[in-house]
Amino acid sequence: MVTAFTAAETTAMATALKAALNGPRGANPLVGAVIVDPQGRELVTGFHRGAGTAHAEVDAIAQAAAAGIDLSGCTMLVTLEPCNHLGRTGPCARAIIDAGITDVVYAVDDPHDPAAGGAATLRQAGVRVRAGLGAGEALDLNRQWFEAVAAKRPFVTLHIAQTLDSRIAAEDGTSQWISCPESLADNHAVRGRIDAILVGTQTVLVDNPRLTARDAAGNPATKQPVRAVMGLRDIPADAAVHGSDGLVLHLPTRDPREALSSLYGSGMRHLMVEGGSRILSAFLAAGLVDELIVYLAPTLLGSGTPALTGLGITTLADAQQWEWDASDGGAVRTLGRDLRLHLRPQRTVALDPQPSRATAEQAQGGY
Ligand SMILES: NC(=O)C1=CN([C@@H]2O[C@H](COP(=O)(O)OP(=O)(O)OC[C@H]3O[C@@H](n4cnc5c(N)ncnc54)[C@H](OP(=O)(O)O)[C@@H]3O)[C@@H](O)[C@H]2O)C=CC1
Ligand SMILES: Nc1c(N[C@@H]2O[C@H](COP(=O)(O)O)[C@@H](O)[C@H]2O)[nH]c(=O)[nH]c1=O
Repeated sequence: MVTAFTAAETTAMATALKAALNGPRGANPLVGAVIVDPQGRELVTGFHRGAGTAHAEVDAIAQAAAAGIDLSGCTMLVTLEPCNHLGRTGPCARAIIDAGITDVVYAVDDPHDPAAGGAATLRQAGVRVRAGLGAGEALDLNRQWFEAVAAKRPFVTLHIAQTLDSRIAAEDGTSQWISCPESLADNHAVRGRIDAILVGTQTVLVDNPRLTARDAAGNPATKQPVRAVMGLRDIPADAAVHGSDGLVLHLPTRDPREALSSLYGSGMRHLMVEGGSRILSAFLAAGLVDELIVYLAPTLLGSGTPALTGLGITTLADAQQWEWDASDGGAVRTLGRDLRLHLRPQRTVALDPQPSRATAEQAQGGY
């Protein structure tokens, strides 16, 4: 049988797909990259650590440079088409050309308009480019991200900090704090890498939250999310959420799609929905959650605000199914006395194993 990819390339792509899982989900997809020498030996493995950090290709090339490895004549295997845009980190296509890499094998096209076109740039520079190896796995790896990009809406992470019996607040409305300090620190780390955080009007009225990203000593992080409040009622003038930096948005709607569209229009690409229970339920019922982070405290309340108020499900056959997400530190982590559960929606539709961009050149080889 004739195949367009060598056994070593297939193995290296599997390494790249595994490495991609080290990164966090969000505005950018998970990407892994492996460079092999002409004999097919894996030299370096890179991955992307989230928006604003080096892309996987640049990470791998930088590691090789630091180790004094000459990449002339080497092949790069990467789970997504190398980008072509300047962005915040410089175009990967240019870095690959400059490193002297002569072959690139990537899994799927980059559907993101500003980034797409790296394959054409590489070919123009004389690099041999093949696509499609590991395409099914690469699409599956980032299927929620592809969906969010296609729908032109932010990637949505949902946060629930709950007791063992799924309560997010006690009967009197108190909820600070259900989570242990380690979970709160993790939550603030997520706040520090998203574009926007969203709560319902009621949470603003009950908790008067600040919704900023802070370290354990309370100092603000360098990057702060936009603070969005969703609901028809006005935000009280003295609410802490206003802050003093102008990074607050009132979304006068009860429709999650409208809220997302408005946030997308304001440039937001990664949203964390923090609560309370009616807001969490509205996003889940609408099927608009890409990632679920649950901080589970070993605490019982027996009464109080349930994490969810209803998803419109009346029979088990209609239950929402979720799967454990191994990315970003794993599906289940112990944080202090809590557990951090990490999930994503179960796949419901078959994935197209072909590179997706209509304008893509014919893959040279591959399928
Ligand atoms: N442990 C945790 O992780 C968290 C706990 N909490 C706790 O949750 C509690 C608040 O939860 P909850 O009472 O459910 O309030 P929410 O914070 O979910 O806010 C509900 C309000 O949001 C507005 N709203 C916007 N869209 C919708 C929609 N689709 N469906 C329903 N309402 C919508 C409505 O206000 P309007 O009339 O203005 O339209 C509604 O009254 C508090 O006790 C807080 O402490 C909150 C966040 C996190
Ligand atoms: N109670 C609770 C959370 N609650 C969330 O944190 C908000 C308060 O934010 P801030 O004012 O910035 O500290 C609150 O309104 C709600 O959205 N989060 C958690 O990780 N664990 C918890 O136990």
